[in-house]
Amino acid sequence: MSIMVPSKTPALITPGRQALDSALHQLAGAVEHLGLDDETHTMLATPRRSMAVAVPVRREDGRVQVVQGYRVQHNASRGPAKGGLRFHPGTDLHEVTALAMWMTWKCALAGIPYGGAMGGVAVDPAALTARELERLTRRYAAEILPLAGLEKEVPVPDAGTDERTMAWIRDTYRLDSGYWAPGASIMTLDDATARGARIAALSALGGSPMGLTVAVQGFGKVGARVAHYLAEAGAKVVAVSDASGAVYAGGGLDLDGLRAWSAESGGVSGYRDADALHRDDLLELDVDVLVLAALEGAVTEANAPGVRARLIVEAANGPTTPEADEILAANGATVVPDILAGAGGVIVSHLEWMRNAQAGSWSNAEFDARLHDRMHDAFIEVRSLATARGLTLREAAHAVAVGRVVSDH
Ligand SMILES: NC(=O)c1ccc[n+]([C@@H]2O[C@H](COP(=O)([O-])OP(=O)(O)OC[C@H]3O[C@@H](n4cnc5c(N)ncnc54)[C@H](O)[C@@H]3O)[C@@H](O)[C@H]2O)c1
Repeated sequence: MSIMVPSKTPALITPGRQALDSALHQLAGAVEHLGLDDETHTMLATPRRSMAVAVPVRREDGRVQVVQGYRVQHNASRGPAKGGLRFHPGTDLHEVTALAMWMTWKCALAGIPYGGAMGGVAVDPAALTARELERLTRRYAAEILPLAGLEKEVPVPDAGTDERTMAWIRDTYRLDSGYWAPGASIMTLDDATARGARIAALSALGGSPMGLTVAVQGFGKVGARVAHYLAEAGAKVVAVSDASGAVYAGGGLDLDGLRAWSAESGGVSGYRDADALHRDDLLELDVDVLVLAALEGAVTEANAPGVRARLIVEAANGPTTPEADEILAANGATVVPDILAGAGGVIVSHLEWMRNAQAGSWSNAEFDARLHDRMHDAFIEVRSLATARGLTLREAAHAVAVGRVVSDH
């Protein structure tokens, strides 16, 4: 019996597939630059381990809903695989693989002895009660235990998850192993990521952002803090957006008021002391600096020609597609890429590991100084290579990171 296959099946390109295509495109550029062979290219393009799990969650009304969960370890040649956990309805295995790959490069670029991993659950956390979310998180943690566990890897927060999610995960691992590990951090990793993004922005500007105008896409855990730190350094944050909409105030936004409004109402939309803006129009505002702190695929070939900021700082992972990259470079804009600008979280988590291993006690100021040195050194290394070889900062960052992973393999 023959099976009929429709001759023209429309290809389904999910945002996750687009993210993975971007990650593979960037890898291919680095492979070419470094002159690596096909076997090495295949090894770097293929995650070491991938896991897809079905996660049943009992809803408050007694129904059982099954959602998909994933955990991917992309590479562990430089050390234990490290990575975040995302709860988002659009998450799929492609997206999680791309994020795990970017994490490998991020750790290598920052000179940290970790590999890259990532987890995801295809769910909208805002649509679940706290008890449903806890049941879901614990069940996901139990399902991925063969790849995870306290002594192997504990995920860190990403979009849609927070410290509470991580506490449920640690507790589930602890129940499994009978082993207790401290979870408390000197600063939250999203705060560390935001501090790192500020250092990257200031390094790219060559000094203070005093008086420069800034727009921030994604007023979430990372974006709200980047906005705060850039304002603290003297910049004027004139616009921010989230999934609900965008707001603009030419004289600078009252970020404390906006955070309070957003916490109360669930988004920035409707904030009274600013003008409303369409969410996507924020990307094309006439500002000096554009911070991308939402999700992948924000700047594409469709909107890149309209981006007017001269400096784009990627606190998010994969927010710019390769086609958009080319347009931005041709227009003379500088992009500080995700694997550099978003490395603050993994750097601080490594610093904490060092501090704990030495049983030492470092002050917040010491953490900040070390974070600054590592971010700034990575920036200088990337910019020197970019200048010497005529590369964009992203191409140079990938060349440094991929070269490091290959030499440690
Ligand atoms: N949390 C961390 O420690 C960390 C570390 C490194 C990188 N990142 C990356 O930073 C990004 C944000 O992570 P987060 O932890 O702040 O997530 P989050 O869920 O706290 O915030 C994401 C924000 O983006 C907004 N958003 C979604 N779609 C949007 C759109 N189309 N336009 C405008 N805003 C939109 C959401 O409403 C939300 O405010 C992600 O790419 C993540 O991978 C996070």
